[in-house]
Amino acid sequence: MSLQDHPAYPQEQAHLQKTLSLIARETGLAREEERERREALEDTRRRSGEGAALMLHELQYRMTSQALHNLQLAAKAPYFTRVDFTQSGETAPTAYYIGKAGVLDSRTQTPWVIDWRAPLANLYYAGQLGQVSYRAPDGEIEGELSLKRLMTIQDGQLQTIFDTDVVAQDAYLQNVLGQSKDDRLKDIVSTIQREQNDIIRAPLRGPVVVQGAAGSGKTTIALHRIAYLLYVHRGELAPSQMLILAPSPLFLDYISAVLPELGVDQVRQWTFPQLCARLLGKDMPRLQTEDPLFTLLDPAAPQAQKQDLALAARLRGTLAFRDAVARYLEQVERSLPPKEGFTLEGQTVLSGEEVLRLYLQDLKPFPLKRRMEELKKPLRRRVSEMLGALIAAREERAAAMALLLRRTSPEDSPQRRAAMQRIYAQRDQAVHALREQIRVYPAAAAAALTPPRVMDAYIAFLSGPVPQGIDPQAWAALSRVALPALQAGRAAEEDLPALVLIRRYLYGLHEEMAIRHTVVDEAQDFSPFQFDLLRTLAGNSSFTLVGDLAQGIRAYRGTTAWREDLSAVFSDPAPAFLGLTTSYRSTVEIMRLAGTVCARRPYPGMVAAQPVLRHGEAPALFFVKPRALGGALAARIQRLLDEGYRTIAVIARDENECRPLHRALQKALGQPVQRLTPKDTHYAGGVMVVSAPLAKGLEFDAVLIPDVSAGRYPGSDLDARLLYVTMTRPLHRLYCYCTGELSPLLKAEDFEVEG
Ligand SMILES: Nc1ncnc2c1ncn2[C@@H]1O[C@H](COP(=O)(O)OP(=O)(O)OP(=O)(O)O)[C@@H](O)[C@H]1O
Repeated sequence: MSLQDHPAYPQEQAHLQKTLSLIARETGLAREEERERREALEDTRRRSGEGAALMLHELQYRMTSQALHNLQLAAKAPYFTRVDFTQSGETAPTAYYIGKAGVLDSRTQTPWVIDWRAPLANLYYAGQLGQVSYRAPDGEIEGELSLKRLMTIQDGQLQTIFDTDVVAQDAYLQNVLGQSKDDRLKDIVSTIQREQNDIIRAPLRGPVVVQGAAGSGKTTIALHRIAYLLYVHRGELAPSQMLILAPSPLFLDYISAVLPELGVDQVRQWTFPQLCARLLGKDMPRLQTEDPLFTLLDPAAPQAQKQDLALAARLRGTLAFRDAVARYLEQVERSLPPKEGFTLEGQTVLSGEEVLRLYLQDLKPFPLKRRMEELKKPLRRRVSEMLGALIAAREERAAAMALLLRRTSPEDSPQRRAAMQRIYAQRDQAVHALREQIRVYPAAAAAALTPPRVMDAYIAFLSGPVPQGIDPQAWAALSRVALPALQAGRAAEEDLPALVLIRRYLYGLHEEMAIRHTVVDEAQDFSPFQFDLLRTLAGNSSFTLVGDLAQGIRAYRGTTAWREDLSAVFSDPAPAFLGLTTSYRSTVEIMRLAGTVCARRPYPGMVAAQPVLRHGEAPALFFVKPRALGGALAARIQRLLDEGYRTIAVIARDENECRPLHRALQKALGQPVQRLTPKDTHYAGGVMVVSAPLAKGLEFDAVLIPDVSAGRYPGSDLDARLLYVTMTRPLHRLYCYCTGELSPLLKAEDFEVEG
């Protein structure tokens, strides 16, 4: 049915016009208010500079400019749905329009458009037509939902009207999913599904852990949850108190449009090393460029080296390792204060007992460097108390010498006067030297308490004996893997949690941050030690952790079982473990093949992903000669471009495979092709060559896997995880090429074989 043929078209068109005029009027008012707030803020800045008044004006200004921004967004697409709801006890339905941002009619103080995060919007997300209820601040509201009308509005123009029941809603979702992909992840407010809605609206307190299939919307949901939490706890939570951790700068760029689309700015978004760089300041080491994963992926790397790498990586992520580092730090702490205390000229300034009490008890909450600074205070006080007596002693000594001189040379003479002058000059010098000694004494004495440098402490720890509770074999592997690199000034990402812990204990963190909620994407790559560190830094357990064990290509260092690994870190409150099994990204045909690969190397407790019903071309397999690979890929890419697909990725197994492939492809295609590397910070879509570890989290219209031979994917767990990640990246098309014998993870009958 065309838009104009919909019986409600005139009514909805009129409502839209009314809404747009209202938004225009509210925008004018908001602009005026923003100007006033800005002037007030500038005025406060000029006059007082800082303090509570400034903070208040900053907050007010931020809120008004946010409101203005939301109205500007609303002017393009004020709402996406209308629901008609008759509350129990009422006779006629009320129509509610729901949009990405709420719009208030300021003259009547009534909501004109309901924000998608408001309780009432649950009617749309959770409710079928018929008897429904939603939870409002003052209790459960029941009633009848008689209409759910989806509307697409672009640049203020009504494009489609769609009255939905369950079937129609599925059709609408499929239509959205079937569209071609550009270079950014998008918001999904109009199609959030019930199981996703439950996660978005989970309470702020306590960790929420989501095991979600590839393409089930984990990243998207986590971002919507941030927007939801900021809305529900507005006035209490600021965007800058939210932290998102994601696997790479490229990925952060890829997701960067979602929050601003939802009207949210200024959320901290970093990779784990970027976070650590802020915490460690100048103690942030240079990171090894060689990712251990690449060695683990390299079929030519010696088995013993791989085993060492995996053992060393896993050990550094355990809570036992954290405990060993903590015990070592306590040992450093105990070794620093001098047992004999501090003395000056044979007199006690602070006794050994006093030093221990101050250092190990009273000052315990502070990092060691701060304790050293604090200890200077009693030292300064004591020595200045001692100063008078010490000066008096020097004066007495001078007086005694003068007396002796007078007695021994009773006659005044030039010699005696000179000798007397020397005595008093020496006295003055001694007093002066004493004053100087007293001045520098506290710093000089406390210097004995200087903590070791962060990296030195870590190296000393790793060079020590096997700590209690640590597997000696893993400890030996760690010495072999990490020590030479650290001594050469290079650390691995796996060393960072320990370094942060050490810096915190010895010096305090370079940057303290108040984090009220932390989101970790690709959480399966994080180790228990990393989670524990994040919890300790935030000082709370408000976390959203989303990940997929089937994509655990860093299982050698990360999480392998959500419940076991996370229950040891978060206990009060215990984590809520939730699941997302429906996959929205890829077609049924692609997900079926990816699922087959995954099942050939299942992980414990594996749950198969369920694709949303969207069909497409079956994935294809081509056997080609290595020499012909570049040409075959280029021809396929050209066809895909001609078909109108915009993001096409050739996903290789690792960086080593990417290099020659990229050259061959450019040559065959006769035009430049992007090569994404771990250093890239900008994601631009288009045609690209990328490694599977880097492509994790991203999605493309079409994916070409350059070589699914047994040589590339011999069939280990890691191979299966990697191939699964690769196969679950495309929305529409998947093409596999094989230059030799097929990987045992695949069988020819999984495909409709061509060529
Ligand atoms: N409810 C939904 N409505 C429309 N699109 C959706 C919905 N949920 C997810 N999607 C789409 O599915 C795709 C996958 O989402 P996303 O990248 O967030 O999934 P993921 O679980 O993080 O994936 P992966 O783990 O494979 O990286 C995106 O294109 C997203 O827009």
